[in-house]
Amino acid sequence: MVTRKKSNSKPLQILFVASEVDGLVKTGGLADVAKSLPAALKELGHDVRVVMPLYRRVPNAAEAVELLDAELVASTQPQAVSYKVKQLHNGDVPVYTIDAPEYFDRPELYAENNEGYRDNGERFAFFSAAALDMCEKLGFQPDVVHCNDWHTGLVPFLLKTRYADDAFYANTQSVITIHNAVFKGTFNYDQYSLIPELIQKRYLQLEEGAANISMLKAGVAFADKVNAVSPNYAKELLTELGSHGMASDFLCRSDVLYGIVNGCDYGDWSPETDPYIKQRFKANKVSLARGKKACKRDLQQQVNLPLQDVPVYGMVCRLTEQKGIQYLLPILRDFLVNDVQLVLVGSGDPKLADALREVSDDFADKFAFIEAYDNPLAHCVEAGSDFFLMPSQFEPCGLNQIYSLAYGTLPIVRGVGGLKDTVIDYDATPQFATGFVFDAPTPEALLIKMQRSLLLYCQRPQEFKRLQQNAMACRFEWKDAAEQYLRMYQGEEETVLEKKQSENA
Ligand SMILES: Nc1ncnc2c1ncn2[C@@H]1O[C@H](COP(=O)(O)OP(=O)(O)O[C@H]2O[C@H](CO)[C@@H](O)[C@H](O)[C@H]2O)[C@@H](O)[C@H]1O
Repeated sequence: MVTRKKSNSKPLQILFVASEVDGLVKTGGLADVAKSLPAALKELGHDVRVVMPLYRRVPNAAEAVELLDAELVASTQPQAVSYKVKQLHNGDVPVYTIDAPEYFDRPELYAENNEGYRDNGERFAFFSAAALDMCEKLGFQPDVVHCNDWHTGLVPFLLKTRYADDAFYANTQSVITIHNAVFKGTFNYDQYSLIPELIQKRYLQLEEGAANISMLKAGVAFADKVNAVSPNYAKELLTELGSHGMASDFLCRSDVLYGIVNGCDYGDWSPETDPYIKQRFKANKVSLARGKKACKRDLQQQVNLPLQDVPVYGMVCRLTEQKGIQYLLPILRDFLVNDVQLVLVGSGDPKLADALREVSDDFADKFAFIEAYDNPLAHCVEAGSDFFLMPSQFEPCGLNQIYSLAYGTLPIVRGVGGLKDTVIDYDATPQFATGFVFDAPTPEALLIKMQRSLLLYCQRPQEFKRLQQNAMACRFEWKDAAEQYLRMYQGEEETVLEKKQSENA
């Protein structure tokens, strides 16, 4: 058992640095966290401010209050880069937006037509440097700078180099949260002209090949603390198989590597209050049965499937290999032979979209593929489906399975990353089960679990309803996650290796 020092209760000043924030702009799960975690930390009495780029897609930008008109100076650049800091609010949390039109006034955040902007390295190197430059000029002295994924990986590096002897940051610690280590933010040296510290001295451990630097590696190597968005993903990051080629980077930091499961924003994702769904419902059996029935009909109507009383399987995701579409496609036609319907809402890789469209053309009365990013429809899929598919190749935490649990929609997931931490398998632990978990990364393993779920639905309806009750009783409160983050900031949380040791003791 590891003994920890007690926290002092002084409110912390926290700068939360993220490339997207739900409520302002979102492309994936990182944005959900960047909205909810700062709000939960603030609710616990801390002074939290978020900083993100001012993209063209940010609504209400015209209402933002200008706080600063500044210049970022780099000795290697002939000219300084001008930027403004404009303040918005996301709920109660102040959001500093970095307004630098040459970098961020574009139609999309990172990519157009599935192709990343060529200067993404320079854009986010600038963003990282500006986030720290801004604090000094605004006089906001953070105790914690909390970074997220590769876009912000240079922040910890700059704190340990450019700002190493700067009294302003003398008591500032940096944290980097890993939402997805498959994206390493690897760019050629020529994109780092704003960060001369990276060029004047060679950091071999940050290189990917002799010509490139990975911003994620910089974050992992230089942050005071590193955490993954679930304990199981943190453990996977220490292995060759689960670390996306970064095992040695994470092993080097295992003394400060933590795993904290994401929460669920029940203000947005609750069947009792959801404004997007046809009929709101509670966990009690009568309300659940009525609500599910109405929501299922509504979903069928919206996606053009026959209004039939059959089990509905839902899936909402970015179309990428990560989400396991490659396990679903080979068995989809076989599964659709059953009396079932499947709704998949997703956008991304055009090849995966073409393959899904082909199946939906052939099974138009059973499989609806909606190629879109559609938040209201995502809510209707959660509410109107009986089962939710997440057969991910890897999954740092996953949010949709947590949303599914809240709506009594049983998740069928692969036992990786946070999926393993959040779903209890029916076959392994029937009494406490909340869904289905399979291990092998194969279409067959997925098909077996989908067929198991179908049998449960058709042959043991009371048992199915019991599992729905188990699922809806699960709570993943952001308040609990925020308390864990605070313990991590304050050195009171167990690292992932210490936890493993305690469990084995
Ligand atoms: N087509 C679509 N239409 C509408 N909404 C859509 C959508 N596609 C995705 N979404 C929404 O985007 C979010 C996706 O969150 P996830 O956590 O499942 O995945 P993501 O891989 O983006 O996040 C990464 O970061 C998060 C946060 O830490 C980790 O949970 C995760 O494992 C990691 O891969 C959900 O809110 C979902 O509803």
